[in-house]
Amino acid sequence: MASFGRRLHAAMAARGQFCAGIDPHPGLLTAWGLDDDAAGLERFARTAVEALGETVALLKPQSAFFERHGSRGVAVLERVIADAKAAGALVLLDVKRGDIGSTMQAYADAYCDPASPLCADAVTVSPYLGFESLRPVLDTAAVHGNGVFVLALTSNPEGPEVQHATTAGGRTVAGTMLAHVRAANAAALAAGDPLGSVGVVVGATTGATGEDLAVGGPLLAPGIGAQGGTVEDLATVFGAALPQVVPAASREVLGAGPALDALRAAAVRTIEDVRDLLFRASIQA
Ligand SMILES: O=C(O)c1cc(=O)[nH]c(=O)n1[C@@H]1O[C@H](COP(=O)(O)O)[C@@H](O)[C@H]1O
Repeated sequence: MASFGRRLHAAMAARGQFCAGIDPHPGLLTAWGLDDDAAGLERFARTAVEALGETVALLKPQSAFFERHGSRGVAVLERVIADAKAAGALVLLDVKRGDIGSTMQAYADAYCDPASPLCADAVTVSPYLGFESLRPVLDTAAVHGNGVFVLALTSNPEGPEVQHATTAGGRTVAGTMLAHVRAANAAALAAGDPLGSVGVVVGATTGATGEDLAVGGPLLAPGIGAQGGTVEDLATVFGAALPQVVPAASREVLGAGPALDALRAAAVRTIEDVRDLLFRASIQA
């Protein structure tokens, strides 16, 4: 199987730079006329996949909203992963796991090994137990051609108290994580991959970061829409790194449902806005 970086690079070229989140909030289930139970969840999630799976490069189910329905919710998540892949989207499972290395191996088995029904194309992880604690996930993902997205500068207002802190080496904590990811992608880039398979998360809401965002891998930028970030903000946050950015929105798109056309149109609008921004940025460069 081609590396995740290669597959995402091709998907971004074919479908545009956008990740649609599948976050079945209870309020959205109600707005769609569904019950807040496993049956409502299944209807919601399968509608989102049907509307978006053939359109967007990346679909990102948020595990928490499936887990809150117990084992039936997790079964729906397994189905969503399989259906989204079958529709031709790459799937980023948003679980933000982070633990000691020996436990991370179990998470790696769950999310990065195709033998598991919860294995997506990529998974989000938190490096705040130390970057090397992620090693089992990084290695297992690499063996199977999967990707990993490492939190660096998150979109929430509480992130800076940890991520902007300065380490003994003089870098910020986030800058340290970005440097680790850059190193993790070096071999793949040297071998000719157009994009590394280890990405980072940098919120669209962060403003100019002051960090070197050229990590060789994709830059997931959540926070568009409901959290106040805009496509235009991406130019300030990412500058020259814009071609590697995958902006992400969940409620902004899902709020247009449940009609399939309306959901698809909401995603296409953002894809076009991002394409337009990239075009303007390339002219200015
Ligand atoms: O890793 C993420 O996707 C993520 C990182 C981050 O810094 N901020 C952030 O909002 N997210 C996720 O992105 C989604 C944002 O949802 P909306 O605010 O509805 O677009 C949620 O599933 C969050 O958990």
